Formats: sequence, structure tokens, C-alpha cells
Amino acid sequence: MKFEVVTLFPEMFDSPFAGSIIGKAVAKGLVQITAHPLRDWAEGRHQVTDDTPYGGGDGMVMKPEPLCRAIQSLKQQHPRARVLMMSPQGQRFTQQRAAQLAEEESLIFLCGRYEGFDERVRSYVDEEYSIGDFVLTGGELPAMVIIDAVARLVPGVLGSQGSAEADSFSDGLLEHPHYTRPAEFEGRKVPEVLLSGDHARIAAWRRSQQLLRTLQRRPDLLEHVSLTEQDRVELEQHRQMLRQ
Ligand SMILES: NC(=O)c1ccc(NCc2cccc(O)c2)nc1
Repeated sequence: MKFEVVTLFPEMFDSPFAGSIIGKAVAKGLVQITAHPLRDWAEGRHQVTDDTPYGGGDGMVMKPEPLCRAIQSLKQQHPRARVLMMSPQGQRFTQQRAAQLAEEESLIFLCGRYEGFDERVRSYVDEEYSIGDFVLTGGELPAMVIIDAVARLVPGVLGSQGSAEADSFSDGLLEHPHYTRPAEFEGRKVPEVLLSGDHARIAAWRRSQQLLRTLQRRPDLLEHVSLTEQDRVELEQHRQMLRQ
């Protein structure tokens, strides 16, 4: 899978993925991440990429021409690429969106700085994403976050490091608690069910813990999850227990 990033700070993309699982995936050729300096498409001696806002006001706005030249140039190399814009005005990025994007062959990311993009850039954009309700100095970190979330879903990337299916959110619920050695730490023991070797009982306990944890921390997620009859029974028991 190819990730093409248009940014004023291409050097930001040199190290974040080095050494990590994503870095190994790049080395294996499963994933390709290329940062393109927006200035390459800015004209004039000063290669201007931003300008003052019409209508006045503080800050600077990213000019449409350099960005649109960049998109057209990259779309010639990757005709089927989806063009993604990173901005606080975008739709909320979720695990489901990550799974959808992981189906693509290549993605083009537009990373804005300053006060944002000239509105006319949006006619070249397929989807606009926000990674949360906060404003950063640029779209580069959001692009890295999305690249990480999508790249790890590319077949072969996670390998034995864990399965994407068992992720939080992949079944719409939060993850169950995790334990590893030692069996007792600071007087706190690992739940005995996990030492029982009874895989059916362990799976049931884990699902019940996912439901409890989601009910306690993110009840909003429960509206979008498909629940079995047993899930509903468990949830009701958890609700009663929490009410006491
Ligand atoms: N929540 C996010 O995904 C996010 C994305 C970008 C960003 N900064 C650059 C920018 C880009 C566009 C408009 C704008 O106002 C600021 N900050 C936060």
C-alpha cells in the first residue's frame, strides 16, 4: 500500500515509523510512505504556499494552486488514489474508516498548516478527516496517526505481533483487560479464569469484560454494536451491578 503525503515539513515523516512495526513493513515492501514537499509545486522565486485571508483577519491561508498542482501530479502517478484532507472540520476518523481505507491501493494526504486551506481545494478532495476535536499546528501528526491505523491493517504487516481482529473497536467494543506474568504483582493476582485453560470460559469472561468496560467508559459505542442474546443478559447484569 502506498501513502503519499503533501506537506510543508517532509522531514517530519523521516523517523516516526523507523524501527516500529510500520517501519518493518516499509522495509518488507508491504507499505510505502513518501512525503512530498508542497514547495515543489509553488511558483515564483519565493515559492509561496500561503497568503493573507480575503475579508481580513489573523493568520494565513494555504493557497489553492500549489496544493492542486500537487494533487494533479500525484494523481497522474496514482490515478486511483483517494485524496484525504486532514482538518478539524473533517469527519471523525474511526477504526471502521481505517478498515475502509486499508482496502485502497494508494492514499494521498494533504497536511495543512496555518489557518487551513482555501475552500476551493476541497473540490479536489475525496474525504476530509479529523482525528479529534482539537487544533494542532499542522495536519502532519493526524496524517501519521491515520497512516499508522491503516498500515497496521494491511495484510502481513502485523504478522505475529497480534491480530487486528482482536482490536478494540474491531468488534465495536472496548478491549477486555490483559494480563501477563507474573501471576501475582504487588499482591494483585491474575483472575483465576485466565489460568484455568478452559478456553470457552475464558472467551466468555473476556466478552463479558468487554461489555462491562464499554458500558462503564463508552456507553455511546453500545448503540452501534450487534449484540447476542447472551450479551444482552450480561449487559443487564452489569447494569444492575453498577446501579447498586
Ligand atoms: N483534529 C485534526 O485532525 C486536526 C487536523 C489539522 C490540524 N491543523 C491544521 C489545520 C488544517 C486545516 C484547518 C485548520 O484549522 C487547521 N489540527 C487538527
